[in-house]
Formats: sequence, structure tokens, C-alpha cells
Amino acid sequence: MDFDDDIPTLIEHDASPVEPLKASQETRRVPCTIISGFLGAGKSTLLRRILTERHGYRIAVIMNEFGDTANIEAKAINISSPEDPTAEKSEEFLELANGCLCCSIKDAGIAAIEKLMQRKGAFDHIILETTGLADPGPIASMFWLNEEYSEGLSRQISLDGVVCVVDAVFGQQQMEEDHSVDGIGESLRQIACSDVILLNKADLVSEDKLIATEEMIHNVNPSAPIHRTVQADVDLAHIMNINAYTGSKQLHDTSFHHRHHNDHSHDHVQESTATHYQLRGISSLQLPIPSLTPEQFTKLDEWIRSVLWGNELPNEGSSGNCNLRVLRCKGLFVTDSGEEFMLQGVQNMYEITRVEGQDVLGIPDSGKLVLIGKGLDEAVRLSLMMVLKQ
Ligand SMILES: Nc1nc2c(ncn2[C@@H]2O[C@H](COP(=O)(O)OP(=O)(O)OP(=O)(O)O)[C@@H](O)[C@H]2O)c(=O)[nH]1
Repeated sequence: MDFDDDIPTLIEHDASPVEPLKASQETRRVPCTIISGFLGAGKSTLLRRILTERHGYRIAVIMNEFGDTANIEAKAINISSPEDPTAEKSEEFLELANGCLCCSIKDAGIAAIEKLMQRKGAFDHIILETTGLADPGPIASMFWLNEEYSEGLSRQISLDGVVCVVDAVFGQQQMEEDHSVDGIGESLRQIACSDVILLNKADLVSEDKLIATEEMIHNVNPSAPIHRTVQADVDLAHIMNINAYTGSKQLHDTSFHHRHHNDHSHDHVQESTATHYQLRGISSLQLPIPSLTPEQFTKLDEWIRSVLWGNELPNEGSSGNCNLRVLRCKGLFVTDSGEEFMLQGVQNMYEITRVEGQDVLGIPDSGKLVLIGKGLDEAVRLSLMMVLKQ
């Protein structure tokens, strides 16, 4: 696509002082979506779509790293001011005709985002692009920190979800040939940490190729829905307000044993026992969790803590699996007393919360756990089974 086509209409940002927030706005957290993606997969195309289409949302798009692509990115969405075509300023706000706010932040620091937060009454959603970040995990966990630990940022925004744009032409190859950083390749980290995947450039490949790429993505991250797109044309409802970290809906919706597509359903029913798949050091482990007694629940919590915090299995002794490392985990647990709990974890942080109120969508008979990371071998499954049997 030629970036000079279809340049969005810009309105210079009014630098007048920020209005004091109204009481109702003070309590509302602004959901934040992190966009990651493979090189050239279509992230800018997606952002331009968001910044130019009349979708009715007021979205603040934060470009958190310009790097070498500064000029291209700036041209693509036209955020450089004429006086500053090299985007040397550390930050710049421009309001677009559709009500969105585009914010270029050269330094992706929290301070700059917090400054943007001062305007939170003015928009509904934040989209943070992470071009150049190999791994969206650390930034995702930064947004997701427990409220008790957070001062400014986390109190004002909540992490809604992580979206990864995958190139349908090269995605499979990129995953297979992924060069390894700390034992896990970049593209696979991105897949592992995602809550939604856009398989973009679907117009350029055959159905078989799409299915093969979807299969590979699904095997690495069985809990993220995959949406095929052309020119990143996706219904924003699939990537915004998904409550991937706070709601149980996505966990309920996700059958870990089925491929999960939007318009292209090719469900491959797999066995309902644990499944394991490995690609260049990264794997996912899916485990059914029976209805739990209070003792089992405590033991499960201890087990998760040991795995996520200590990178070790509690019952493995000194000859353990020193490669164990979980990048992302999710789970739904049910108790014998009829309660439902949700597990969310990013890197070594995790949270188990009771599902209540509107989130209760019918308590299932049994729960499920999915771990995505490194060293998730058979010993991990056996260890958990042993803990739950006791
Ligand atoms: N045929 C086709 N081309 C696409 C599609 N989506 C994006 N492109 C083109 O692919 C090229 C790369 O798209 P970008 O949106 O710049 O990708 P990006 O992920 O931002 O790229 P980097 O920031 O360099 O990693 C551009 O020329 C787009 O016009 C699509 O669905 N189909």
C-alpha cells in the first residue's frame, strides 16, 4: 500500500490546559489494548484504520517506539508536525477527524503515558503499539500490576488485552525460523502473550496455508481467538473491550481443545486430556482440572506459585526441570462448593479471582488450565496431577 494515499485529516492539537476531571470520570479506568506483531504484518495498517475510520470510539493511539521506522510510521499516520518531520520531539499529540487522539512518544516510559492519562476523560480506549519490542510480556505485566502496588498508571488504566498481528504470508516461516532470545524466539513470545491474534494478509495466501498457520498459532497459544483479516480490517469489538484480564467470558468461550475462529470454523476436536506441543522451545500445556476441594484448591495455588515464582515443580526435588518458565497462564477453576475462580498470569505475576456477578455464565463441571512457556514437559503435568490427587 502506498502510504501517501488516503492521508487522514488532522486537526492540530489544542494545547489548552486539561479540564479537571468529573467525579464519574475519576473512577472509570480507561481500557488499554497492546498491539504487537510480526515485522511487516500490518500493524501500521491496523492503526491507520483505527485512526481514520468512523467507528464512534475516541481512542488514544500511543506509538511507543519509533526507532528506525520513525519517518515511515510518521508518514503513514501523519503524526509528525511540519516543523518536526523527524519526530525528534519526545511526544506529540494530534487529534484526528474521527475523534481519535494520536500520540507519538519516543520514549515509551510510564511518565509519558501518565501524562496522557491526565486527559483520560477525553477518550474511551488506549491502544499502545509496541513496534520494536520483542516481547510484549513485560509491558503487559506493567499495566496489569496489582492495584495495591501501583501508584499512578495502573490506577487509571486497565489492561484490556494484547493483540498480535501475524503475517499470513510469512508468519509460519517466521515462527519456524524464529531466532532465539533467552531460549524463546521473538515471534513465539508475541504469540504466547497474546489474547487475540489477527492473521492478516489473508488475501495473499491459499486456504491451506491459512489453516496451517492457524494450526501452528493455535498449538502455541490455544486460548487466543484467531481472526483472519485483509488490510487489518477487523471488527473493533474483537480487539477492544475484550476484558482478557478481568472478565471470565473469554475463558468460558475458549474451548482449549478446539481451534477458535471467527468466520472460518475448522474445529479440530482433540483429545480431552492434556495436550502438549512444542515449537522451537516454546510450548503450551492444557490441563483439565477437576472440581476442587478446599485442600486441593490450596495445593493448586501453591503449585502455581512454585511454577511461576520459583520456575520449579514443588515435588520434583533437586533434579528438576531447570528450563521451566511460564510466559502466560490462564485458567478457570470450579470448587465442590459451587464457586468459580479465574486464573490470569503474565510472566511470574498471577492472580486468582472469584468469578461473580455478571461474569457468572453458568458454572461448568470441571475447570481448565493452560500454561504457555518453556520447559512444559510431561513432568509438569504429572506434578500437577500428583498435587491434586493428594
Ligand atoms: N495484500 C495485502 N497487503 C497488506 C495487507 N495488510 C497490509 N498490507 C501491506 O503490507 C505492508 C506492510 O504493512 P504495515 O502495516 O506497514 O506493517 P507493519 O506491521 O506496521 O510493519 P513494520 O512496522 O515494518 O513491522 C504495507 O505495504 C501494507 O500496505 C493485507 O491484508 N493484504
